[in-house]
Amino acid sequence: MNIQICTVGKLKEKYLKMGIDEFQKRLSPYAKIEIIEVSDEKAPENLSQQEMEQVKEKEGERLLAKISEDTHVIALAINGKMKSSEQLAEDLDKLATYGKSKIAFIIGGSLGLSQTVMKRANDTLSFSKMTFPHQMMKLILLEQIYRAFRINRGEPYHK
Ligand SMILES: C[S@@+](CC[C@H](N)C(=O)[O-])C[C@H]1O[C@@H](n2cnc3c(N)ncnc32)[C@H](O)[C@@H]1O
Repeated sequence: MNIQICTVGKLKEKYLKMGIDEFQKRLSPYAKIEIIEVSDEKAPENLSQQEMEQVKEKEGERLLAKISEDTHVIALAINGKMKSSEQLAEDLDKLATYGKSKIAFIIGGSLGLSQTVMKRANDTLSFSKMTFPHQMMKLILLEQIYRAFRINRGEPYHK
């Protein structure tokens, strides 16, 4: 399975980088993980609603340009679908069964994801009603993908 994690902005925090590297390494026997970082737009505090939408659209265009048409896209959104780890594991298993070998998870920038990205998404995923920083979301998502593979293989880890 080829999994893309598509994000906005460059990861700078060392502690997150270490965690992400660790889960990428742990995931290597199960899937090919590609972490994609597209450049972010400047988003000062005083932007109008229209300007904020433009920022999201520009970032969204860059994200979607990295994803092929035959990829199953899952958009991470606070108001997306909430699932248990077992449900995510089942989803990944079903996608593999139906021959969907390319999956992209998209994480928005500081303002979130554009309407265009949400329309392209085949599914959405929420990790709760709380707002997480997008760079931290990357680490949390990788851990859950790793957990999903362990669940599907019946391997110890998942408690
Ligand atoms: C800082 S958040 C953006 C907050 C923005 N106000 C919004 O409502 O989307 C950046 C990105 O992290 C992801 N994210 C943050 N919290 C999340 C959550 N609880 N569930 C799923 N994704 C989340 C989403 O992809 C979001 O676009």
